[in-house]
Amino acid sequence: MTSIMDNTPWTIPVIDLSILPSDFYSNGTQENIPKSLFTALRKACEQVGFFQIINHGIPENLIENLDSAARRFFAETKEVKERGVSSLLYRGYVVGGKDAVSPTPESLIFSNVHRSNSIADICDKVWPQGNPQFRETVESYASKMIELSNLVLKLCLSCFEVDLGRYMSTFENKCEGWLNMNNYSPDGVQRIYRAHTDKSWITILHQDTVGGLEVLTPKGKWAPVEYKRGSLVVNVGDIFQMWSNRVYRSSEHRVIYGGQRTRQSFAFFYLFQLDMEISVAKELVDEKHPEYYKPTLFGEFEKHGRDHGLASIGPPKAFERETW
Ligand SMILES: O=C(O)CCC(=O)C(=O)O
Ligand SMILES: [Fe+2]
Repeated sequence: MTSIMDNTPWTIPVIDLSILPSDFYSNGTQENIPKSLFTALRKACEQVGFFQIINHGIPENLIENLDSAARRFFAETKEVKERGVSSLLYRGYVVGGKDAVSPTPESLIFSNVHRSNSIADICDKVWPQGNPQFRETVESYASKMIELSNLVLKLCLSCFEVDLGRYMSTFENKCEGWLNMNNYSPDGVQRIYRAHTDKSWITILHQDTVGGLEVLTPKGKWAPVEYKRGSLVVNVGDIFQMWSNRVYRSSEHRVIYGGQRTRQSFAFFYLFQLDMEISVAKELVDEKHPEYYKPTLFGEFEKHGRDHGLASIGPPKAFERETW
């Protein structure tokens, strides 16, 4: 049986994907899906921009293998890890510093995972002698994440009366995925890492049993996104907030960490290629709901983020229409 729990507003809703007919992705059939699923999903995306998914089809042993691979990488010497440093910002091995200005302390970032050799390139730099097991595990997780992102996006779009086919073909052809493997190691100090919103359509996050992720609720309270076995956390990012004309909410979130055990998380950001335009869905604009954002190239949006140290919370003011 399916559970769609939509309890109090600050319990992050759990959406059971086993409820979807097997052909949901290929032909978007919605008839056999209880309306309550779309109601719970839309409410989650509108109010807090976070939900959890279960029965998502990512094999448990793949997550375990990725977890072990990441632990082995982060346990390597500084010298080995630093072979993965990139001249490009927010790619490869990145150390966020201990001043908590970064959203994460230590990360290995694979950009554009499905259209380039970014995974193989980083692996070859870190392990010139090769590490096929690590590479294959990351590649396999990334390719499953692309499929899952498309499915979840389709589901989130199905809450609106929009041309699903048109939007989905854009996602399939014009999105790219970034995989950040994040590591939090104990050093005796409790830190609150930088609160931020994600620049994605959606982000799919796996956090381990340590927990520590928090989301800012519309009432201005930090609420924990608790670890739930077998689940993945999905959050709405800035692009989705813009496309939906602010119906969906890209929420501020952060991690509090100061435990005894190492914490790991895997964040998969599904976002646009640089030459794609983010524009408000025409179907969501009318007299009562005028277009809130200017059409914006994702490249400009990304550059704005880089120039401002990724400091903006939500889409920056620069991309709002002057009339607002
Ligand atoms: O480590 C986490 O749980 C969250 C990381 C995060 O929010 C991010 O990488 O954008
Ligand atoms: Fe984030």
